Formats: sequence, C-alpha cells, structure tokens
Amino acid sequence: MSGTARIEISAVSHRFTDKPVLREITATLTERRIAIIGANGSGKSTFSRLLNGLLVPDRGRVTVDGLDTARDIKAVRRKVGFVFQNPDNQIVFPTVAEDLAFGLKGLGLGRAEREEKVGQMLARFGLEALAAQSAHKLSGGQKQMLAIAGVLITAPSCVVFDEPTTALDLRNARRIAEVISGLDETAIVVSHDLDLISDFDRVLVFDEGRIVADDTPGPAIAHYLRLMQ
Ligand SMILES: Nc1ncnc2c1ncn2[C@@H]1O[C@H](COP(=O)(O)OP(=O)(O)OP(=O)(O)O)[C@@H](O)[C@H]1O
Repeated sequence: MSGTARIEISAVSHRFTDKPVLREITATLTERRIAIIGANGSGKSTFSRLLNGLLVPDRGRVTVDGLDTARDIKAVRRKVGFVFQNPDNQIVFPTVAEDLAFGLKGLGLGRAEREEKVGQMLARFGLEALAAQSAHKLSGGQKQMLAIAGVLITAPSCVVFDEPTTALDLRNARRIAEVISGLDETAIVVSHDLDLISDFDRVLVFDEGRIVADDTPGPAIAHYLRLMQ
C-alpha cells in the first residue's frame, strides 16, 4: 500500500467523563501534510486517535477510504499507522531488527522478503549498526526513528504522529522533520512545534474540542497565536 488516504470525520463528539472533549467535528482530510495545533487539553491527541481507530467516537463516524473505524478496524490499521509521542509505547521486541520484523508479521511474506524489508528500513533510518542491539538501550532520538520505521515497514498510506519532536533535542527534532518531509505517505502531525509544520499543506487549530481554524500555515498559526494571548 502507499499513496494517500481520504479520512472523513462526520459529526464526531466524544467525552471521557462529563466534560465533552470533542464537539461536533466534521472534516475531510486528503492533503499530504496536515498539522493539528492548539492549546494543551484542546482535544488534539483524542482527535488523532480517532483516525486509525485507537479510539471510536461516542457520536458520529470516522471513515478511511470508506472503511468505518468502528467496524473495519483491521483494514483501517493497515491504511493508517500511528506513531506515539513516547516510542517506548510501541517498541515491543528485544532487538532493533526483531522489533522491525514484528511489524511484518501476519502480512504473509516469506523469510527472505521480511529480512530484505528490515534491512531496507535499517538503512533508511541509519540504524544498521544497531540491528542486534537492545531496542530499549537506544537514545531517545534513535528510539523515535525506530518507532517511525516500525510503522512505515507495514506500508500504510497515512501516518499519524502525536507530538513527534516534543522529547527531542534540536538535532533529533530536525532529523524527524526531514523524515516527515520526505515521506511518500500522507502525514497528519499533532504538534506544538510551529517550525515543524510551517510548510504543511493544511493546519487545523483546535480550541476546547472544536476546530476553530482550518487553513494554510500562515493564517492558521496567526489564529493560534491570537488564541494564546
Ligand atoms: N483517557 C482519558 N480519560 C479521561 N480523560 C481524558 C483521557 N484522555 C484525554 N482526556 C482529557 O481530554 C481532554 C483533551 O485531552 P487531549 O490529550 O486530547 O488534549 P491535547 O490537545 O492533545 O493536549 P496536549 O497538548 O496537552 O497533549 C483533556 O482534558 C484530558 O484530560
């Protein structure tokens, strides 16, 4: 799979307790680089988790290329990968190479093909020398690279990133920005890092569970800065 995904969010509302976290959100996401920005607690992470069915909304519907996240979860997950803010949440296997190979399980590939794909990913993310190393001993930047490689190896058409640069130093944050910018896949990125998203196609600004601006980066970021005053 590759190319881009069409994600439709129709009249979606969600609450965890009494307080609504998402309120009647409707949007169609088709652009190749989409950012989600907004204040802490405005609902960005919750929204991002709807996009590959990590969370199913209380009300409304989310579809990916016509597949409903509430019903076709397996097919949705093949189309939309998710990179967590904390890479420890998604590194599950002892070594770097084993962790990458895990993503290929269940895809019906032969051993030689799996090894070839793992080798390609290790090379692409500069992790070759670390293939046999314990994944949990990697630096924060290397872990984030491994987490991204672990999602991309499954060949989704869209990747959702939840604050991918938040825990990283400037050098690693720039490397992640380069990786995202070079992706063939659609990228939907939740971030407080305004540099990272400055050349994106579309920026959604969240405030108290609603999309209050939906625009190109210039006007959307200006809207966000006014909200923060
Ligand atoms: N699993 C949960 N259970 C209960 N409340 C939750 C849960 N997840 C999020 N919330 C609440 O929902 C609201 C929105 O949270 P969310 O993480 O979506 O915001 P955010 O915009 O991503 O914030 P941040 O920028 O701080 O990451 C917050 O009030 C949060 O406390």
